[in-house]
Amino acid sequence: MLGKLSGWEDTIVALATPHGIGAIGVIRLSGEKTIEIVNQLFPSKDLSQQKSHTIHVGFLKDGDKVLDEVVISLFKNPKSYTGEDVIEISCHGSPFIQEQVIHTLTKYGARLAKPGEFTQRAFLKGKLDLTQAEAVADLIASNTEASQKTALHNIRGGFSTVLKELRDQLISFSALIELELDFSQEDVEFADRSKFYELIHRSQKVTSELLQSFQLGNVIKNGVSVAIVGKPNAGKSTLLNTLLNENRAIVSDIAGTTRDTIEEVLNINGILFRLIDTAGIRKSTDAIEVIGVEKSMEKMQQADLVLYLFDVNAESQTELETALQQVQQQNKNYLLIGNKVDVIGEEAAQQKFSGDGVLFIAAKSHRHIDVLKQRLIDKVVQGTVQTENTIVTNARHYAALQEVEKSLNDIKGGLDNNLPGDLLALDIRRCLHFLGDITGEITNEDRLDYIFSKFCIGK
Ligand SMILES: Nc1nc2c(c(=O)[nH]1)N(C=O)[C@@H](CNc1ccc(C(=O)N[C@@H](CCC(=O)O)C(=O)O)cc1)CN2
Ligand SMILES: Nc1nc2c(ncn2[C@@H]2O[C@H](COP(=O)(O)OP(=O)(O)OP(=O)(O)O)[C@@H](O)[C@H]2O)c(=O)[nH]1
Ligand SMILES: [K+]
Ligand SMILES: [Mg+2]
Repeated sequence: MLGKLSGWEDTIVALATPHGIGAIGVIRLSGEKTIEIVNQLFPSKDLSQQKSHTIHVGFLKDGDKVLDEVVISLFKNPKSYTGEDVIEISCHGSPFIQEQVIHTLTKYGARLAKPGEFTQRAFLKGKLDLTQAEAVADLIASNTEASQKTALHNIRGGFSTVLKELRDQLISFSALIELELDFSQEDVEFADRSKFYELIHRSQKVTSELLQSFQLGNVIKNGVSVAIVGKPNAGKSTLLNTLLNENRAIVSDIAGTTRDTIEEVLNINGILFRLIDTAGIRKSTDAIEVIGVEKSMEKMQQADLVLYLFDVNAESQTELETALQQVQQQNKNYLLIGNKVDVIGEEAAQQKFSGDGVLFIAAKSHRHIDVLKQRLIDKVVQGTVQTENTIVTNARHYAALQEVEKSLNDIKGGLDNNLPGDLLALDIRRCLHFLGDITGEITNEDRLDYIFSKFCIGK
């Protein structure tokens, strides 16, 4: 498999730190010729004679021309990120110097790395499995504590451990079944069917928990889009500003103030909510407002969650119910929020809209905004965010787990119906295949290229 991957034997180089001016820029190399290449630019020491995990200060030179004064960190195979010889050159943070150093390294035999190629090599050398490598990309992309935690959990092998346990148990069992097949004339049963039944049952439970965690995983990784919709002057823009603690949107007592949608991100307890303030929904003759209303409807359809906001003073219960039917038609997760309770008072509001499951607030004076935030969290997370448990955040893993679940169901059905060992063995192999697919034990080159191409260069 390794031989087919193009250029895996090359020595690769890339800038590991962001482009642009910084205090220091780190250039990373990995591959067989790493030390040989850098040695030619580093006259002060013979790096091949230095121990792994040592650092060396000196001038980097291309012939007589001094390029920079640098710090070199040496990682000798297999004790490096990629498992190959790795050198990191910390040079001065000028983009010009960095380009020049990289260019010189390519002149001496290194090639520019493709996106994710360092991590791909770590995977190919067995330093990381596929879920761990994918978690590296997730960690780089993480923007909340919750997404950081899940990614770190998976880099440490949290997800792989769960899958490996399942896989190992299934493998040992399938070995017994296959053994039975060799003795098929003699009608022996090496594999204890009731123990197997238990194993399948346990595996089904683990798989279904993992599958269920995907919804939360999605929330953690991608955030939740929340459309704030309602009639003009309900106080939608006021609510956006209050939630953000910032005067982001224009508020006025003129109905139809908001024309275009406004999107802002709010972090509540580590979950990112993408709040979308929309134009108040009404029939209008104003061409621009009509477009705004169409956009509101579109945003409502696209959102994960709809906040239907209404003015408790202006709206009648019948009006509310009509509006509510429209929201329910969208088949969306929604929250009903009665605003401006400061005017008629909370009790009167409760009486007016009793039994409608409304949360009453006063956006302008921040009343019950904390309750609203908690409701938002409750809507998307059942219970607390338990990032200590394994949470599936990756659609590829989810799809494979669905196949695992299907094959487990088939195995169980097979056991129930006393299916012969050879047929059972087929289902077990299918199950093992999809488990191995997730961690990368079974995969193909194109898939790997695709997965790693999503990384940034230098990673
Ligand atoms: N300078 C630097 N910082 C970095 C990285 C890096 O590659 N270089 N990392 C890149 O993502 C992350 C840290 N991850 C790393 C994981 C493994 C190894 C490594 O050398 N592992 C060897 C040696 C372990 C040891 O000696 O204790 C190994 O696993 O064999 C290095 C970094 C973040 N910070
Ligand atoms: N008394 C009271 N007034 C509020 C409250 N929230 C908003 N308002 C007022 O209601 C009016 C309309 O507020 P906006 O936030 O512009 O309403 P909107 O829903 O965004 O309106 P459009 O963008 O026109 O659809 C403003 O005068 C606000 O000050 C509240 O909790 N109590
Ligand atoms: K308004
Ligand atoms: Mg508005």
